[in-house]
Amino acid sequence: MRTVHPTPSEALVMQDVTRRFGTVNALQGLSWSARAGEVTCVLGPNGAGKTTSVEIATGLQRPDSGTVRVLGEDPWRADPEHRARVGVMLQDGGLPQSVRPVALLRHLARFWGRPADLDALVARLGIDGFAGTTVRRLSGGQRQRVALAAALVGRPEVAFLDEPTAGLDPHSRREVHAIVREAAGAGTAAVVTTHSFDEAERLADHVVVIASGRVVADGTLAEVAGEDGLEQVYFALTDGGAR
Ligand SMILES: Nc1ncnc2c1ncn2[C@@H]1O[C@H](COP(=O)(O)OP(=O)(O)OP(=O)(O)O)[C@@H](O)[C@H]1O
Repeated sequence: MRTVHPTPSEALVMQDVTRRFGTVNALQGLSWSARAGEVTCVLGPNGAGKTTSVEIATGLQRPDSGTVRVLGEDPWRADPEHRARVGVMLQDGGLPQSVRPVALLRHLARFWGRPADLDALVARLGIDGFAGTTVRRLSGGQRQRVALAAALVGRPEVAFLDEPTAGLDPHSRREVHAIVREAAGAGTAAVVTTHSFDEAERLADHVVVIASGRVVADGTLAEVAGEDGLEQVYFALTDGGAR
């Protein structure tokens, strides 16, 4: 196996990663990286392997082969100290159902030495508007905002945000974009999966396009979008990809 030496700014490095589920080759030699202080937007058709990549990068799944380093460590073997440096927002949320959102976030904030300003985060994401409602009874978009706050409350060095704005109303979406950009401005490597070209164009310093478990484009937004624009390039690269 090749040795991987991430540069200091490379918060995530995946090299030649494969993952198979039965007969499905979800990842087929996937290689990409994400740097500190940047928003990396990961695009790709349904089933391309985005969530599988994020789950591998956060230590929830083990790759069949290849190398993964997050903040220089193998996430599958990482200790709690490493995990505290990484924020994760998964598509299913994974939030406890019977608690109220602000109580949950206060509880989570206590795990970190230097948490974000929780009151400000709660206000910006409009969570104070449904503070008295248990997670179980929240709308999908409300739950998503709580999951985003949970991912960022510890001011992580790397944040994996799996479709953080899917289904959000325009105001919430705009606020989420501002919060993600600020996190990157403060040095976080923000990895955002999305199906929105508009979102990638607003947010991304760096764009990775995955199709059928492989990277088909990787570069700055300007490099990937070129003169044709991100949407056109995306369709040209992914037509016939997994859905
Ligand atoms: N636990 C699993 N068991 C079987 N197949 C799986 C499992 N997890 C993922 N897959 C398959 O692996 C492939 C990649 O799935 P993945 O969820 O990573 O795609 P994605 O790019 O995140 O898609 P979406 O845009 O729909 O979220 C798909 O074909 C999916 O059906």
